[in-house]
Amino acid sequence: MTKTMLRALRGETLPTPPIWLMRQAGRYLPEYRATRAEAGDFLSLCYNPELAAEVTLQPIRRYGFDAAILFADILLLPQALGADLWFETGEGPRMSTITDMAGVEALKGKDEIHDKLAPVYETCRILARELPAETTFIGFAGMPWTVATYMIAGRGSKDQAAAHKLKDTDRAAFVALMDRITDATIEYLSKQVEAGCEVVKLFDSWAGSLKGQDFEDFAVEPARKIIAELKARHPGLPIIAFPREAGEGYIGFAEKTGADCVAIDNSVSPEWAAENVQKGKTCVQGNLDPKYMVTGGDELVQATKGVVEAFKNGPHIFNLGHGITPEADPENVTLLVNTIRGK
Ligand SMILES: Cc1c2[nH]c(c1CCC(=O)O)Cc1[nH]c(c(CCC(=O)O)c1C)Cc1[nH]c(c(CCC(=O)O)c1C)Cc1[nH]c(c(C)c1CCC(=O)O)C2
Repeated sequence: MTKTMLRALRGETLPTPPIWLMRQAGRYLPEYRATRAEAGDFLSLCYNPELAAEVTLQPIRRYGFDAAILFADILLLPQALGADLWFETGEGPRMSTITDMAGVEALKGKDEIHDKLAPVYETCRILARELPAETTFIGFAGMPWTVATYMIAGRGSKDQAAAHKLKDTDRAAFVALMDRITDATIEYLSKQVEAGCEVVKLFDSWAGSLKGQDFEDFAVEPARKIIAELKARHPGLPIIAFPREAGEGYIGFAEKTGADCVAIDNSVSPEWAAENVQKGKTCVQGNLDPKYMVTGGDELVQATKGVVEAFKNGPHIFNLGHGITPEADPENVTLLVNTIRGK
């Protein structure tokens, strides 16, 4: 029996959609908090293959999700390229900043990243062995624009102003940085696949701030390049792209990039996405608002049924529109899974 998640990715419309959630291994789970404490901190957890595999497995044991996502972070790749990375408690990631061509040229080459990332590949190998036979194993990376926004600003920001400024004032340095990240991402994901990942997901969390031609050049084109090269190296590899908050940019994104599935955020309605993106044939993933994982109750049940109903006439993987938050109640995730599976 082929895994349900892989069937949806190949374009099958299933009576019950496969389910997994972004950030399904995370702070809302007491067992995650315990393992993170054992590791010491978040980055130590990412680089500890046994414990990273353990937290990947925790939500699978608890909820029986159809897919597991490698426990790591999109910022490990820039760290392997030479950036300093740390996490400020209660605030988020901090990095050294890249402001000009000299900064780009000081980065390591795409073939020099693997020593630092070796523990991540080891996590993949452990999971490929230990995951249940019916669970699909997803690897991932950040997309170049999103990764570049952190490398340029040294932190997350609402409007990605620093990255837009470099793009608009020092085009050569910006493009060189995008190219470096693109090339390294291909090598990184390729190694994840060699180590046992069956699907890869490309996170472009800040794609929504790229408008017009910028969206084509810096969201669509890098996705197309990464997907083409990965598929050339690993024929048949299913790929999920997540150009978050792309809005109208979701239309035709799968066709333009070669992605097998487009993940949809919750700023668009499932009905709109079904009509304009899924169109009865393109696999889509999403898009319940993560707030329901905090609030629960009948509203959660009704909204979940609404998402399943909207996407029922084409290939669909159930997910949230963005990551589950630390405030989510684990019981609400049980309610979500039971609602979808009709229990
Ligand atoms: C932008 C981005 C990052 N990381 C990621 C993105 C893209 C997706 C998105 O838009 O959320 C992707 C990511 N981060 C993490 C995963 C693991 C797999 C999963 O469960 O989805 C994945 C796929 C673990 C994590 N990455 C992070 C945590 C929380 C760290 C902790 O345990 O304290 C986890 C579980 C930390 C992180 N990492 C990042 C930020 C901004 C933060 C801080 C915000 C926060 O604290 O939630 C960068």
